Amino acid sequence: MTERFEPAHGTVLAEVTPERRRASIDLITAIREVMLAAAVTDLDVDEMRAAERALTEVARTLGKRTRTRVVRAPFGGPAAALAAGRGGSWPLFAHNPLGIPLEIHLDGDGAMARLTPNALHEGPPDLLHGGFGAGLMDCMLGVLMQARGKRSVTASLELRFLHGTPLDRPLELRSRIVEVSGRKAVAEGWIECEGRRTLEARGLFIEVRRDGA
Ligand SMILES: CC(C)(COP(=O)(O)OP(=O)(O)OC[C@H]1O[C@@H](n2cnc3c(N)ncnc32)[C@H](O)[C@@H]1OP(=O)(O)O)[C@@H](O)C(=O)NCCC(=O)NCCSC(=O)Cc1ccccc1
Repeated sequence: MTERFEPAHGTVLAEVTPERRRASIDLITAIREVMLAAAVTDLDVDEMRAAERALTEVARTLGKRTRTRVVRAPFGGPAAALAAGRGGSWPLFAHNPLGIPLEIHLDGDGAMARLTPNALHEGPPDLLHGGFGAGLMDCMLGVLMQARGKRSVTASLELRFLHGTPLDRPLELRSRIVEVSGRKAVAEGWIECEGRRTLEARGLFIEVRRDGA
């Protein structure tokens, strides 16, 4: 089966009013706060039960009218942000609480983002989960590819976990394109904590064929 990467369902950001966008971003930010607080709360059982009832009610209210998909950013968004010269800044997962939100700064050849992971991102004790690290790298490399204005997808992603990546400390995430050949492009990325690289990634991206052949 050939993947078309053309959305069949859902709404793109451009179809949503600025007021709704702002409200959605604020709601998702509040939900992330709830996720963290719920994961680390040390309240008594009665208080946790009361919070659970309140949250179930919130879910019922929000679920009264729903979309089929999370409001999605256009594929060409990062390229447009770079071209518009707004410091080439592109937000990821502003409308999806499951994603780790990143503000990715693009300069054409490379990308950079900062993140302080918290208790929700734990894998081994006190360290970033390897799968979250892989996801962050896929984002850093993938958005860089989008910024080229090409509809490319990850074909392979190789990771080297050099050291554990600590929680609660500021991280710098970086990526850059190292090779382009026809429909194929290779990008590298890494995570740094206080000047030390903890994780390196190398990804192959393939520009998807538009004819569906
Ligand atoms: C499109 C493609 C990757 C390739 O299919 P086709 O177009 O039919 O490929 P075709 O056979 O024409 O080969 C062309 C050339 O490429 C080579 N090559 C191909 N594959 C591989 C390989 N695995 N490994 C190594 N090489 C490979 C192949 O040998 C050939 O080389 P050649 O020219 O002979 O030297 C397809 O497998 C697919 O759709 N996979 C699913 C992708 C997907 O779902 N990704 C995850 C979601 S995206 C994401 O997360 C990113 C993101 C994050 C955040 C934000 C934004 C973005």
